Order: sequence, then C-alpha cells, then structure tokens
Amino acid sequence: MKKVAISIGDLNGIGIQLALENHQTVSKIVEPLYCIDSKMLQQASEKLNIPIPNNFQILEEETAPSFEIEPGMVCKESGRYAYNSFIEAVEFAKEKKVDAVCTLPIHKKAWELAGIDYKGHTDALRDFFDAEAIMMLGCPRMYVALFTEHIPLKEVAPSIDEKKLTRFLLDFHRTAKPAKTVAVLSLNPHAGDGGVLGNEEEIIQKAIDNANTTLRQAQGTVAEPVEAFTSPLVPDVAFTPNIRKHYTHYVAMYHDQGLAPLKALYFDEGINVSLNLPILRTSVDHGTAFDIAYKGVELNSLSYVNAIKYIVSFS
Ligand SMILES: NC(=O)C1=CN([C@@H]2O[C@H](COP(=O)(O)OP(=O)(O)OC[C@H]3O[C@@H](n4cnc5c(N)ncnc54)[C@H](O)[C@@H]3O)[C@@H](O)[C@H]2O)C=CC1
Ligand SMILES: NCC(=O)COP(=O)(O)O
Repeated sequence: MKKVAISIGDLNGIGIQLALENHQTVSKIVEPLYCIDSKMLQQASEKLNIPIPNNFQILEEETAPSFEIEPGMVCKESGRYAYNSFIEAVEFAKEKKVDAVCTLPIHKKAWELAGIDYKGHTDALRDFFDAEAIMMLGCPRMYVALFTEHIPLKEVAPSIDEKKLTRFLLDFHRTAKPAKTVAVLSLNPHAGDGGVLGNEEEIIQKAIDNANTTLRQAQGTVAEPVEAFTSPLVPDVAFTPNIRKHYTHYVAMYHDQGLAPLKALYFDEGINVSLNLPILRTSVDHGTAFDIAYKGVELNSLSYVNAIKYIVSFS
C-alpha cells in the first residue's frame, strides 16, 4: 500500500474535519501519515466533537507552536502551523519515507501573516525543487492546467511569453500525458478577433506551433499528424458542451479563466495536482471554507478522497 504524508492545512478551517471523518475510507486506499501533533489533534477533535479514529498516525513531535484554534479566523499562528505541516510532509517525500504528499487547504492570507512569502503550495514547491511546477485541477472528464496562476490579473497579459509558454506546453504534455489533443485557450475576447481586441493570440499561436513541431519531430510522424495542441480557442465557447466533447485537457492563460468553468462543472469531484516535480503532490480543489468550519456542517469529501485515489492511480 502506498504511504502518503497528509499536511493538515489551516486548523481554523475544514481540513481537519475532512481528515478525521474520512480516515477509515482513506486508510483503505493508502497508509496515511498526518502531519499534526497530538496536542493540536486532541484540541481539534474536542472542538469538532469527532473522536480520533484508531490507527490515526501522527507526528511524534510538534513542528510549530501550539495555538488556540479559532474557527474561521485568519491568523498567523494557524498559518505558521499549516506551513510547517506542509514542510514536514514534503521532507517525508524528499527522504522517500512516503510515496506522495496530499495537502489539505491552507489560507493564503494566514501564510502571509506568518511571514511566508509563497502564494500557495505550488509556488513553494516550485522554489523547493527549483522546478517549473504546473498547477492542474480537475477530474478525468476535464483537467485544466494554468499557465499563469496566483498573480494579479493586470500582470497576466505581460506574462504571455512565447518561450515560457512553449516550455510550459511541452512540460505539460510530458507530465500530464493527455491521450487527446489539448485545448489551449486564447487570452482575449473572441481570441482577439484578428487583432481588434488584442493580439496576445499571435504569441500563443507561435508557442503552440513550436510545441506541436517539437512533439511531431520527436514522434517522427510521417502520416498526417494529430496535433498535440489546438490553435488558441475562443474562451467563452471553449467550455460549451459541444466543444467539451472533444477534449479532456485544457490549458488556460489565467486562474479564473480555467477554474471558474471547472468549478461550475466539477467542484465536488475535482482535485489539484502539481505536475513536473520530482515528488507527487495532490490536493483538494477547494479552500479552507472558514464559513462552515467547526459548525457541524456535512462536508463534501469527494475532492479529498479523489486526491488520495489519484496517488494510487499514478505510476
Ligand atoms: N488547496 C488549497 O490549499 C486551496 C486554498 N484555497 C484558499 O482557501 C481560502 C478560502 O478560499 P475561498 O475562495 O473562500 O474558497 P473555499 O473553497 O474555501 O470556499 C468556497 C465555498 O465552497 C464551500 N466549500 C468549500 N469546500 C467545501 C467542502 N469540502 N464541503 C462543503 N462546502 C465546501 C465553502 O463553504 C464556501 O461557501 C483562500 O485563502 C484560498 O486562497 C483555495 C483553494 C485551494
Ligand atoms: N486555486 C488553487 C489554489 O489556490 C491552490 O493553490 P496551491 O496551494 O495548490 O498552490
């Protein structure tokens, strides 16, 4: 059975409820090691009124100072604890003590308050491994990879760069191994409409041509090739039912361009995977859900369970 280090996320949020309630299910799929210490676990269990399950394997030592859990509060103490839990999980993976890492959700502002510069796990992993990690979310019916992710919208257009996008497309193709042609989105409304509404599509098209040519040459195809990537698609129709029939994988130019349609369609079952890294890391696709934390609300657990299952399916 695969071993998985589970970073506990922001303890003021819903991650710990997911971990406790799904332990029996998860431990039938993998051997989980939860990156939380006994003091914080006990406190969360009491606050949630959920008993600690048998065989709930945790850390022997504290990795960050204990603090009083305050459901739904953004605070530096829980940000620090969440970050240290993540670091611990990554260390286990680096040392090959576990096969993969699954992360429960963190709060970005809490990380910032704790003095952590990273915008999220992917950003941190990129730095830890000096590798161009790719953020991909979704489920087998639709995965979306993000060319730019956690940056302000005003920085998106200047980030569309031929060389970087070419590299991204090739890395994505190698690591996601899509079976079909991948749909690449344009940036501007109506794909720029021939330059009337913007011209980043020229850069996107060049990157697509570079990546398709490289992949075609690598395959040594003589017959009419099936291209790896489409030309830039018009974003507002790319996710309509008829177009979706043709694709399982999309590349979006920015966060909400890809994740708004994905979450409208598959929020419950979707997961988050970090590609192009020396370790495997999966995550839920949702956040800390502070609005419902510690309120006895029935949670959707599918994303968490699917993030665990993906690890088993990954070879
Ligand atoms: N993997 C991660 O660490 C992620 C972290 N975040 C961070 O989480 C924080 C909060 O993000 P929000 O935008 O508020 O999104 P969110 O996903 O936490 O919440 C959005 C809505 O979905 C509901 N929801 C989320 N997960 C649920 C579940 N499992 N079951 C039932 N309802 C659920 C919430 O109650 C809320 O109404 C932010 O700091 C964000 O950056 C967001 C996404 C992923
Ligand atoms: N929108 C995805 C998200 O916020 C999670 O980011 P990361 O923690 O996986 O980098």
